[in-house]
Amino acid sequence: MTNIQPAMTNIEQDRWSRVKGRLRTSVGEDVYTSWFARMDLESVHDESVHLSVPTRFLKSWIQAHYAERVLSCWQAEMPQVHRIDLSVRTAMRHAAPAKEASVPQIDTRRIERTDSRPAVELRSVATAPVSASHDALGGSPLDPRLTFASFVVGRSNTLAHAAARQVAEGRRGDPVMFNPLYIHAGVGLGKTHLLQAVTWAGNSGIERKVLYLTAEKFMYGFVAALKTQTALAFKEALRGIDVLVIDDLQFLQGKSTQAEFCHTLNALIDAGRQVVIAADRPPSDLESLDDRVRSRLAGGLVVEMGSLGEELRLGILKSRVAAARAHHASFDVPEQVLEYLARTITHNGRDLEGAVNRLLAHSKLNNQPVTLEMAEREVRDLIRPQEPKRIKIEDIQRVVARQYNVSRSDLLSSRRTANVVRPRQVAMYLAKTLTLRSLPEIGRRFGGRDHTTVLHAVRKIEALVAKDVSLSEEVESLKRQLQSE
Ligand SMILES: Nc1ncnc2c1ncn2[C@@H]1O[C@H](COP(=O)(O)OP(=O)(O)OP(=O)(O)O)[C@@H](O)[C@H]1O
Repeated sequence: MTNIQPAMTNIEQDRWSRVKGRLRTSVGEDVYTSWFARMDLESVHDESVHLSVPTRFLKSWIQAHYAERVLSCWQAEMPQVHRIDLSVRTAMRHAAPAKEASVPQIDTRRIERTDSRPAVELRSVATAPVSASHDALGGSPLDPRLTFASFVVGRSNTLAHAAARQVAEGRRGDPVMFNPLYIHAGVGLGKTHLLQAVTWAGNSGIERKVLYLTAEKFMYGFVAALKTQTALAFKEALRGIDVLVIDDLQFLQGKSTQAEFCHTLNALIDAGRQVVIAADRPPSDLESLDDRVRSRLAGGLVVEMGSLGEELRLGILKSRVAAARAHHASFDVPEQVLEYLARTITHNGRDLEGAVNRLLAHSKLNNQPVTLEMAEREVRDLIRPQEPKRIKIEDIQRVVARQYNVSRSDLLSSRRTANVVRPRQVAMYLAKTLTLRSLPEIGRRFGGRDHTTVLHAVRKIEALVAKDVSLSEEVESLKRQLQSE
C-alpha cells in the first residue's frame, strides 16, 4: 500500500493532480467545485484507489452520480485500477489521524492575535467544557484550532470577520443587529473557520448556547428524529438555543427538511435569536430552496468573502508556521519560501495549510531544513493555473445596464420600449452563455419571466451577433468587461 500523504512521491502527486484535472475537464468547473474540490486521495493499492470526502452526503452523491466518471479518470492514468473506495473522513476535519499519523499536529491556539480588539477568544481557552456542552446539544464536531485567534483578517474578509465577532460578543437579550448573518465564499476561503470561531467564542461563557450544525447534520438529525418520533423534541431543542450556526447550507436537500429549516429559521428570528449561515453561494443562487426561505435569508446581512489576496495568504502561512513552531521549535520556513508559497498557491486556505504540513513533514522526516528548492518540489501539485472568473447574473445586469445607460430595475421590469428590450435580451444572452444557470432560473432572475422568453432572447441575440458586426463587438466588449472586473 502506498501512503499518499504526507509521504506522497512526486509521481503520485503528479498523477493525482492529473486525475483531478481530468475530472475537472470532464464535469466542468462548477460541478467539480461543488462535489470534488474536497475529495482527498488516501491511498493507492495496485487495483484500487481509496479516496475520501468530508461528509456522508458528498459520498453518497458522488457514488450515485459520478462513480463511473471518477473510475474512468483514474483508468486514463492507471489502466490497472478497477475499484474506487470512497470513505467519509473523520469528523474532525483537519486532524485525520490515519493520514497525519506521522505529521506533527499543528495547533493554532497559541498564535498571536492579529488585532487589538477585545479578546472574545480569551474566554474560550478551555475548549473541553465548551466542546462537551456543545456535543450535548447535538452539534457537529468542532475543531479547536478554528478560533478567532487563528483567523487572519485581510481585505477580503474584514466585513465578515467584524460581523462574526459582533455576533460572538453579543449577550443574551441584546438586540440582534443583523439576522440572519449570511456569509458566502468559494471553497476553502474560511467560512467554516469563521463559523466555528463564533461557536467557540459564543459558548465560552455560561450565558449563551451556540449550536453549530452542518446542513447535513441538520438534515440527518431531523430525519432521524422523524423516524424515532422525536421530531417535536428536536425542534424544541433547536428553538431553545441562542445562536444557531449552520454551515454548508447549499447541501440542504429535500422538501420536508427545507420546510422544517424555514420554520426553525422563522421561529428563531422572530424570537430575537441569532442565526448565522454559511454557503458557497449567495441566497439568490440557492436554487433548490424555495422563494420564501431565500428571501428570508437575503433579508439579514449577506456578506461575501472574496478570494484570499497575496498579503492575506502570506499572513495565513505565517500563522500556520508560527503555530507549528510552538510544537516543533526547529521548524523554520525562510521568508523567501513563504513569499514563494503566498505568490503561487492562490486558490484557497486548505492548500496553504497543506503546503505547510508538507514542508513540516518533509523537514521532520528527512531532518532537512526547508529551502526554496524543497518547497518548489513539495508543493508542485498545489499550484494551479488561474481559473476564469466566475460571473454572476447580477454582474451581468449591472454591466449591461451601465453600457446601455438604463437602470437594473429597467432590465427586470415589464417595460417593452426598444431602449430596454434590446439590453434586456443581451443581458439574458450573456447570462446563458457566461453562467451555468438554467433558462427558468435566468427568467426568474429577470423579474420572474418565463423560460421561453429567455430562450427567445438568447436565439434572437445569437442570430443578430452572427450578422451584425457592431452588436457582435458590443457583446464581446461586455464579455471583456465582465471578465476583467
Ligand atoms: N482568514 C483565514 N485565516 C486563517 N486561516 C484561514 C483563513 N481562511 C481560510 N483559512 C484556513 O483555510 C482552510 C480552509 O478554510 P475553511 O475550512 O474555513 O473553508 P470553507 O470556506 O469552509 O471551505 P468549504 O467550502 O470547503 O467548506 C482552513 O484550514 C482554515 O483554517
